[in-house]
Amino acid sequence: MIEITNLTKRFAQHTAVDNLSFSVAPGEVLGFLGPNGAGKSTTMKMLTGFLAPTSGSASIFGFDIQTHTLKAQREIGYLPEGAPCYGDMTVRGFLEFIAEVRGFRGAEKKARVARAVGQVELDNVLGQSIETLSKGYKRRVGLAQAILHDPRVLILDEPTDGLDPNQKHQVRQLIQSLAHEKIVIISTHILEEVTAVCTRALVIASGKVVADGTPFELESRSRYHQAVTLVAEEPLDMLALAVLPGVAGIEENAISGGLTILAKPGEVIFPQVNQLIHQRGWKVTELDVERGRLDEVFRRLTRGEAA
Ligand SMILES: Nc1ncnc2c1ncn2[C@@H]1O[C@H](COP(=O)(O)OP(=O)(O)OP(=O)(O)O)[C@@H](O)[C@H]1O
Repeated sequence: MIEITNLTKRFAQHTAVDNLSFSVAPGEVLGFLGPNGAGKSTTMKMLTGFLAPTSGSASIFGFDIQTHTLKAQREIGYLPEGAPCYGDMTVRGFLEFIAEVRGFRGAEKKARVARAVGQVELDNVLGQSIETLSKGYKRRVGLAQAILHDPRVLILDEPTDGLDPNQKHQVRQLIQSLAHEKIVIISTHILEEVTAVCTRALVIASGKVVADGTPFELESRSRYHQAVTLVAEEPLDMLALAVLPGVAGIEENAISGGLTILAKPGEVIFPQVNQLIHQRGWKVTELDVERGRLDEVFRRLTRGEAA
């Protein structure tokens, strides 16, 4: 269990993290979301013992990160933002060095490095110096050092930053495969990542929690939740659609030439819309019900509007 209680960080006059409290249980993959400067990295640095809080506390499986730092850190694998330091080291040299710092020697050290290298697929760059690697491979080296000691907690600051779509997919699959029975906290700007891997999303803005729920719950707060989008071969009777029970409004999409029919909160409008399409004999080429748009909910939450 991770317990964060009233965690606060002030830099001079600026409060980067403002009285944050939440807990995370094993099995949860928590997406930590927020716009630039929201306080995500600062929170992660405090959680991992790299930065002292101004006030408040964080404990990892009962070990307070301030008073039992080493015991708490033993439970954590941390991928900081950016690339690993020690750019002139080879991948193998760096990972063996980290394994030693983690207390592994001899055969155990070799086995740990080999396992992590296999998990993030680094075999073909083992002899290369880190500074000569592509951004994606640097990220993988960072991930390998984070999982080397098979920690119960993984804290990953923008794990797929700079990766191409294939690498993003691979890293997300890796996170999912590692997540079993672990606590994973991922900071990200990429909202599709939240729906792809997270069981819970925590949104912060100006250092404060503004939403905490499953990705589905957040999507349900979107004005597009239960909206019906359709593309038809002919112009449709907008008024007939607009007066259907439960319809909140209609938006036209200039690019696709389609319509989005919005549902009032808590209403399901697909049956009525579908019935009207059949009654009128409209030739509809696309018809979808939306779950909601996380990007729109995120924008409203982090700009201080009610969502
Ligand atoms: N060492 C520092 N000294 C002064 N201010 C800092 C320091 N570190 C962070 N800040 C400020 O604290 C705030 C939060 O920064 P933080 O890096 O935690 O945000 P973030 O949510 O991780 O942003 P991003 O998504 O851009 O990485 C920002 O206003 C930042 O400028």
